[in-house]
Amino acid sequence: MENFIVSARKYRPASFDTVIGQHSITSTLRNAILNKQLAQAYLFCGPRGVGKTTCARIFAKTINCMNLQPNAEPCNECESCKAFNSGRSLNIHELDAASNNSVDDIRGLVDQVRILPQVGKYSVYIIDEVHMLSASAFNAFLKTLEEPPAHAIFILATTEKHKILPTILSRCQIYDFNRIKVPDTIEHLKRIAAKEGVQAEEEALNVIAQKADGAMRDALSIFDQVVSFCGKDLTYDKVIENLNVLDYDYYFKLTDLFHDGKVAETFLLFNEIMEKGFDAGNLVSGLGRHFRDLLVAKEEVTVQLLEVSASIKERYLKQAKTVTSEFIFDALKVIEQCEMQYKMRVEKRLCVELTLIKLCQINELKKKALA
Ligand SMILES: Nc1ncnc2c1ncn2[C@@H]1O[C@H](COP(=O)(O)OP(=O)(O)OP(=O)(O)O)[C@@H](O)[C@H]1O
Ligand SMILES: [Zn+2]
Repeated sequence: MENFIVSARKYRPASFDTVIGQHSITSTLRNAILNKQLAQAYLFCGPRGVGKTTCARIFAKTINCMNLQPNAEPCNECESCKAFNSGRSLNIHELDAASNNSVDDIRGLVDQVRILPQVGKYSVYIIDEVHMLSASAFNAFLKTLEEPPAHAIFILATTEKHKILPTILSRCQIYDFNRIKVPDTIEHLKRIAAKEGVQAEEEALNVIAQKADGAMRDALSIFDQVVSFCGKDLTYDKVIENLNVLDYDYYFKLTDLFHDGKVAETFLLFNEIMEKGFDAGNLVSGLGRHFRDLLVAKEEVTVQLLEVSASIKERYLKQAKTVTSEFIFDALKVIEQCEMQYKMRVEKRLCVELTLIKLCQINELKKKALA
């Protein structure tokens, strides 16, 4: 049987132009390479799974490529590139500071830095999760960072920039990576689905992208998970079932019921949702997101912020026309109160039910206040 390689590894970009959603970073790095203006230390910051390590590896490969392309991309064919692509290159050293954070670990690295690379021009040292280094390890490293030998380049990566000492920050060129936008994630998943022979509904991929919340690695792992559950036919229904995501339809229906003040029907629908095994707390945060999206859908200038598929967007635009902004604000207030109390409450279900009643009362109370 063929070994299964997880998609996040299988589809790790091998060149700058296949990195999604980090265009300003990849083009700056390429320009630096073209203009031969390499810094000796870089700091890549940003959320997890957005391409920091990937870009660090591409950068290391590119500056060692023996046949650099005119657009500052690696050739991916020379000996050096091949060694990089198969993980055999001696010009790249990766240290995961999360699990190797002692002074000894750093000393080992510092000793290595002095050695000239046997092949290629540069030795690149990638230190992942650099904020995890102990204070003494940081200090041991600082000297090397101050006066690195000409052949050494450091790429430090972190998800927590605020934990990096100013002495380190001031010695690095800093790049802030973005979370990846939902539509970009969907496009990427589409291409991968096609390569894997998976038929996927756009709505299904949208659910995956939403769940990944800007991290491409998460998007790819969730994709693998749902493919192993649903097979090669990814429908919206199967994906929401597998990921335990509540169908948008429920949020739209509940909002209509709140607006019409229909308490009994709201309770029945809530009961149906609970019987599906859905978490009441998640329903409340889902409602919060829904009303936020409705608010966004109300204004022409903000509509583009909606990260949903075209058909769902239509529904948002339609529902947004049926409610006032004031109704949305009031609903958001009620939901926020519930979220604050929810964790502390023992009777969680009751807490949510009372919230649903309050949501159903918004319009009635308004009418009374006006009368
Ligand atoms: N911008 C991106 N474009 C395409 N694929 C990406 C991107 N970011 C991440 N990936 C996918 O996710 C995997 C993991 O990404 P990577 O290790 O570069 O993330 P990271 O930002 O370094 O995360 P961490 O901080 O958790 O180490 C890659 O192998 C790749 O498949
Ligand atoms: Zn090459």
